[in-house]
Amino acid sequence: MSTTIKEEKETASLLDSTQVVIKEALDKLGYSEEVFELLKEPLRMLTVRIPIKMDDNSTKIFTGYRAQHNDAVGPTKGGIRFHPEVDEEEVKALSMWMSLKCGIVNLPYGGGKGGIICDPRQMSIGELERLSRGYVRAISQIVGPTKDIPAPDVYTNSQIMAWMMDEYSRIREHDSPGFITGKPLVLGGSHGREKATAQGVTICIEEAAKRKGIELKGARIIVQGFGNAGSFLAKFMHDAGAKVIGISDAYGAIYKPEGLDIDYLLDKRDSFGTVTTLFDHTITNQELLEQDCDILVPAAISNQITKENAHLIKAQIVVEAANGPTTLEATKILTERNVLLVPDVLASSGGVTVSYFEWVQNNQGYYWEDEEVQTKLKALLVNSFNQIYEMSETRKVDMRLAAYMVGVRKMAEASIFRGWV
Ligand SMILES: NC(=O)C1=CN([C@@H]2O[C@H](COP(=O)(O)OP(=O)(O)OC[C@H]3O[C@@H](n4cnc5c(N)ncnc54)[C@H](O)[C@@H]3O)[C@@H](O)[C@H]2O)C=CC1
Ligand SMILES: O=C(O)CCC(=O)C(=O)O
Repeated sequence: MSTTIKEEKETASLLDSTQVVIKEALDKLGYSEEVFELLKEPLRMLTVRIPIKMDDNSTKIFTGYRAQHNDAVGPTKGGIRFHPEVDEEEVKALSMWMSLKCGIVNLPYGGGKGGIICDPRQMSIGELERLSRGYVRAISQIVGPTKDIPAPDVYTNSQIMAWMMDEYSRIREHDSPGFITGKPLVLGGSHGREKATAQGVTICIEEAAKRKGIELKGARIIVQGFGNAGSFLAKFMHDAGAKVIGISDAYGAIYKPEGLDIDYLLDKRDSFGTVTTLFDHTITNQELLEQDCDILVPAAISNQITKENAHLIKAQIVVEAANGPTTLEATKILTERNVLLVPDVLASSGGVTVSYFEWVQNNQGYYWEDEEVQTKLKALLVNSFNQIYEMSETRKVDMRLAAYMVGVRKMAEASIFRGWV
């Protein structure tokens, strides 16, 4: 099957390449140019500067963003990233991918995303708390349980969600658990949210493996990134009888063809998903991606599989747990090589799905058992996978374009019904 994604300059920004695929999806579905004009950028983008008193008594000004792509379907929703490489264009693209994820799983949300340029690995707990609270104060006008609901992403976690929920509740002068998801269980978090992204990726791997005739038991898997998404995924794959032969973090990668001791690595990793620093013999992240394996899961950052290394990928299945790990050119190369690529907007949608369950529980004040969360998550994701796979087959497009076609429809329809276009 040939890909239909246009030739793109490899240097295109994440926003540019997202626009290319959204345009192509809308054209294939027969929507007008006006719909594309509406959806090609977030409706709202707030940039904030947050002064924080550091432990040495100096004041540092941090820059943060919150993008709200489209709220025709409902309030916007999406995580907050704390990372030195956060940038405005990427936050915009991330908010658009959130819209697509919510469309794919049929959640009553549009997409949002936030980020702060900072390196939490270099900050004390006190500095992190002050930064988390300062960010909420700075964006409080545009967020809320019926406006825009944040959640965790790279280098943010349930503790940070707890501080943010507490700050928002203080500002509004009432308890507001539905303001943010990914909270600790005792503050209205949901069973299953912490492992939800990896659970969703696991469901996609199971479905993709069936389509490729690969037995999961004994399959060789490489996972890039050992944080929330990557480490839970490695554990689930290991428990399912697959052989996890490589993992990585921001500092390097470890690779062992006989299989890694995942329980040991989980025990040793720190709260930022770092573990390779404990090993003498490491390879680079890029070298890891090129090692022989059956299934490759990028679960770290964007732009990892490019036209430079796509020819060197040995896996038959690539499942994108990370947001934006594969460029458009690389998508084309992998598809031409008959690699089954499960795109981020489908593969990583388990997180926002259970975040939605958390928000529903907060709104109801009635909490579900873990089993209920698991059953509902599985049903939604298997259905979404099948829908996208069938779209890809019947319309003869690659899985990314098929996912965009499924994901963009509800948002386009809702915008038209509202009379926006
Ligand atoms: N946490 C969630 O619920 C969701 C996360 N995602 C995506 O999954 C990916 C990973 O997110 P989390 O696991 O939540 O983050 P995390 O903060 O828990 O872990 C990040 C991992 O990536 C590694 N990393 C950071 N910078 C790197 C670099 N320059 N090169 C290689 N590795 C690097 C870190 O060492 C760590 O192992 C991101 O793309 C995120 O947007 C997608 C959907 C939901
Ligand atoms: O859980 C959420 O609401 C959003 C998760 C997220 O940021 C993502 O899927 O990229």
